[in-house]
Amino acid sequence: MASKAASGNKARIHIIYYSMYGHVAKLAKSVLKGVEASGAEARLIQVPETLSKEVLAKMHAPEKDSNVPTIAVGGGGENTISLEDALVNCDGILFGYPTRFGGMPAQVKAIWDATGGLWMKGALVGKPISVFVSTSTQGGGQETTILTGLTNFIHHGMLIVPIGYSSPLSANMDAIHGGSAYGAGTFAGSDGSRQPTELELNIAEHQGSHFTQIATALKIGRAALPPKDANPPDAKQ
Ligand SMILES: Cc1cc2nc3c(=O)[nH]c(=O)nc-3n(C[C@H](O)[C@H](O)[C@H](O)COP(=O)(O)O)c2cc1C
Repeated sequence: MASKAASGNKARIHIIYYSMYGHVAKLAKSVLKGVEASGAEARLIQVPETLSKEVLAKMHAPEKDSNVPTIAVGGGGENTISLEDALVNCDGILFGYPTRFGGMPAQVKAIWDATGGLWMKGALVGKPISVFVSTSTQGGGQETTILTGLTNFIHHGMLIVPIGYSSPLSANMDAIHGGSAYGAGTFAGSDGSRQPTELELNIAEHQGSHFTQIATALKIGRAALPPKDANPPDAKQ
């Protein structure tokens, strides 16, 4: 896997997210905390908006955080990062997005639909990826939103890293909470007024640190492998 990942054993993790009303953005900050606590270099990156200003105004969507760089598909601009830098030049990707009818938003799909060239080069083969989400309600599709996105990652040959039950937090039955074995999550409420709870933020932080440990182990393990052409298949015969 060709990547300009961080040097030494320190992994570079990209936390890429799309958030219309800020719930996923909040989860992303907790994920970041977990990544940094596990000794990796972390970077927050936003997915570009595809809806017009008029539509966004009708949806009462606030301005996005201009401090977080945005992926520029096929172009540059202030505080942008190329698609290749965002997806390839890291040791792992934590991807966050709100549900749209139980699946990923078109804004996020547009990113994956722009990766044909990277797919042809196998640029993402073996790269670990993990997903966190937001829905309005319980039963609004947290698991389906993660599950239906997996086809993109599988076709790229990426390694899917769920949190499973690696933390007892996800199995908490005392409080209503988003997040599951599939990934961290929050419920925004049907009017968007519910904010991520401490428990949900803690699950997100756990996902960041759990993922980082796996991505770091992969980075160290790969560095220890002999060069690819050291043992050509013919040598065995
Ligand atoms: C077009 C559209 C479809 C949506 N579909 C669902 C859905 O299927 N289930 C659900 O619980 N919420 C649904 N929502 C609500 C969003 O998931 C919610 O606004 C989001 O989780 C808030 O996260 P954010 O603040 O990061 O944008 C939908 C919202 C929109 C605009």
